[in-house]
Amino acid sequence: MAEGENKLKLYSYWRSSCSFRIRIALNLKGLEYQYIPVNLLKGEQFSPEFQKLNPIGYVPVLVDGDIIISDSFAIFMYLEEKYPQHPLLPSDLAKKALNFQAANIVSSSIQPLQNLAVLKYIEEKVSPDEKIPWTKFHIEKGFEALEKLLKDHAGEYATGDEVSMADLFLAPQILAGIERFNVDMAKFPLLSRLNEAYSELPEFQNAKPENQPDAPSA
Ligand SMILES: N[C@@H](CCC(=O)N[C@@H](CS)C(=O)NCC(=O)O)C(=O)O
Repeated sequence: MAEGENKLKLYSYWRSSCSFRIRIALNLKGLEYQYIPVNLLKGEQFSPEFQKLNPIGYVPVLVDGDIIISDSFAIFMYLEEKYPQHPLLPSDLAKKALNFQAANIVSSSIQPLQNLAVLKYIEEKVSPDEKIPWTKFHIEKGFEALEKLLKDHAGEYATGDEVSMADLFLAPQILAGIERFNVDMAKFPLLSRLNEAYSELPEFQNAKPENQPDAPSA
């Protein structure tokens, strides 16, 4: 096998919060991977080659040998089982369920409402001025729920003193809220504190949008 052929491949876009989750997981687990950029603004997600990997045309996609997985939740679960080093799910069942719940608030109840396709639809069919208020409303609704959900469980990180799944989903969403959608984080003290904790971790920092090879300033 030629060098690099057995490396994991991650199809990603620098600004994609869903890809960011998986970049953090790969970094924490110490897994090297080949970064394959998919330019969402140029519509590369709609190319027949990419749609063969993920028929719905979203990043991230992970390729591990013959195995192709898309959807960050599924990729996360796959990585956790196949590469158990640095576990990212607590063994305690209630805490594990809390991680699933927090991750799903981000991945099912916030991010889909700010996805590129949705924003484009609002811009074209409703009004360009509605894009930010729409997104902000849904992010803040989700953040309010997350503050309530996590307040009695958080330690240094979202569900205790270890970094776990919930943190991998929260970090990119908080950053997007701050940097792209003008969310006023003063209303979310717990999430603000977590965001500071994430800024201390190199595995999170290296996974940030601006540190990706396809970032405009890279
Ligand atoms: N549930 C999927 C959602 C994936 C998703 O929405 N990806 C976005 C980037 S974060 C995307 O590829 N958008 C392209 C588009 O809207 O055309 C996941 O968690 O991976």
